[in-house]
Amino acid sequence: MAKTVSESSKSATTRTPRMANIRQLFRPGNFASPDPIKPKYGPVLGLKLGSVNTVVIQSAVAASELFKNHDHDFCDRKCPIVLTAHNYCQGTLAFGRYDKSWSKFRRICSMGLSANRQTNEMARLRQKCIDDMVRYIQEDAAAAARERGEEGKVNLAHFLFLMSFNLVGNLVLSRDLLSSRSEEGKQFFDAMNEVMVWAGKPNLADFLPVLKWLDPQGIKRNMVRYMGRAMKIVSSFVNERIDDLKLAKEKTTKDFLDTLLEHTGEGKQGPATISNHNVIIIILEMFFAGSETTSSTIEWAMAELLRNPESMAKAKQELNRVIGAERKVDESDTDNLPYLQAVIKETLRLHSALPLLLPRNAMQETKYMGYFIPKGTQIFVNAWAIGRDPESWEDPLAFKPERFLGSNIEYKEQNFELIPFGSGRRICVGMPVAHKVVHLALASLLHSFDWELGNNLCPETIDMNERVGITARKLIPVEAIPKKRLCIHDHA
Ligand code: HEM
Repeated sequence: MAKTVSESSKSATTRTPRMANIRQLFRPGNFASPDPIKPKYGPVLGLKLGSVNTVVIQSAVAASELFKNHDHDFCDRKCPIVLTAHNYCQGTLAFGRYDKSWSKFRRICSMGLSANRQTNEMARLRQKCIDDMVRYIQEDAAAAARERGEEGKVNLAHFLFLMSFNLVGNLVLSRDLLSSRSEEGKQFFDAMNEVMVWAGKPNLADFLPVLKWLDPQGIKRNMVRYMGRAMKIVSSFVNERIDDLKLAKEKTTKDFLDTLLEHTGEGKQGPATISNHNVIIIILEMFFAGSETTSSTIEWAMAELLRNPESMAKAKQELNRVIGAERKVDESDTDNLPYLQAVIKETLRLHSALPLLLPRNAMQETKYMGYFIPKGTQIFVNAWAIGRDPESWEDPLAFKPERFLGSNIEYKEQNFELIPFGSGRRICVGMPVAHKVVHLALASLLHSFDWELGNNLCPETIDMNERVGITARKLIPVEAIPKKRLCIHDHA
């Protein structure tokens, strides 16, 4: 059972004397190792990363103080150097400064991802992408067994990523980028994969600006190359759509791209329309922000369930009880699956896709929890450590979905011990979509197949290490054998 923020605030206060003195740490020449994930330093940690003043928030109480009382002071962001490639920083929402343009893009994105499209149409797209994934898994397992004489093991991470990528493609561009045999779709996928790899590499130049022009690790050079490729392809999609709009081709539903192109301004709120460059950046960002975060969350959930057969059995029993063996899962079923919901919360508690959220930037000198925070300080909220903090969670490292049964802790509310999507003004704009996809995809994987680990593997041997990158993906992808459950109708 989770302790409440007010319960833990007492013990947090007793930890204050151990808190590092941020002002002292910020003395010139002070350089702390870039390893901020050490709860032993207390709820607020001050560091100097190269020349950059840095604060790491490490407890639910400190996060609550930040989001409730200082969200505005800390809601700015600094664009990392790698994202200056092709002027990405000029159109980004996720790394954009907190200004009028950001507010405008944020409103348009929330609209484009939810309200602007018929709810049924969005649900149909999610179902389609997940049904496709189940079918591909089935086909791949059968091919592995037939052609390679293997047990029919599949690389789940691969199929989850394809599904999430295709889902974003359908939501924003109405394109099935990967199931079609489109060469362009494949090229885009490959380029975006590289963009994510290079964006996730720690860049010395962000901490020592003197290195900015040298680009000693070649990070920006590579980003320019791959981002250029991805932008060229998205630009051709956008131009095609502009031509369609000019020809007034009939369309029954609007997608995210239509919302961007048809935006006609909001009075004093900046320019009337969104430039083509910005349209391309926003589209890229949806792939960037929405695909790997979603797929890696589902992969961690599967890894935890494979490692914890009792939890797997409980989740399957619930699916059998609520849905039965005669039909596949429908999105509306997920409201009636409390154990599945608890599995997902427990997964997000232990495996935040963005362990330090996205860094914020102090807009002005601020007094926070008795400390002086200089303007321009970067602020990390360590959702990973908060999710594992013994001050907030009993037996914090154990995977126990039961802790959420009968509890009212939600990641969509103001429960700062569970903040995998962040909170406040910069909370994940894709959370409503992600929430639905993660539940439906996990339920479908569990209900469509019985999963086995195969010869020579047992739950205890599943590797749970994380890979360093933009998201905390599993270092070794989950591989398992999907045994099709005979009585469930095919995912056509
Ligand atoms: C399980 C899946 C996901 C997780 C765990 C996740 C997590 C996050 C987190 C932690 C942040 C930073 C919040 C903060 O700094 O307070 C964020 C921001 C963002 N997310 Fe997500 N996200 C997910 C899926 C998505 C999806 C599906 C989309 C869009 C299609 C998306 C788009 C964005 C954008 C654009 C931002 C930047 C928001 C801003 O700065 O205003 N995310 N996400």
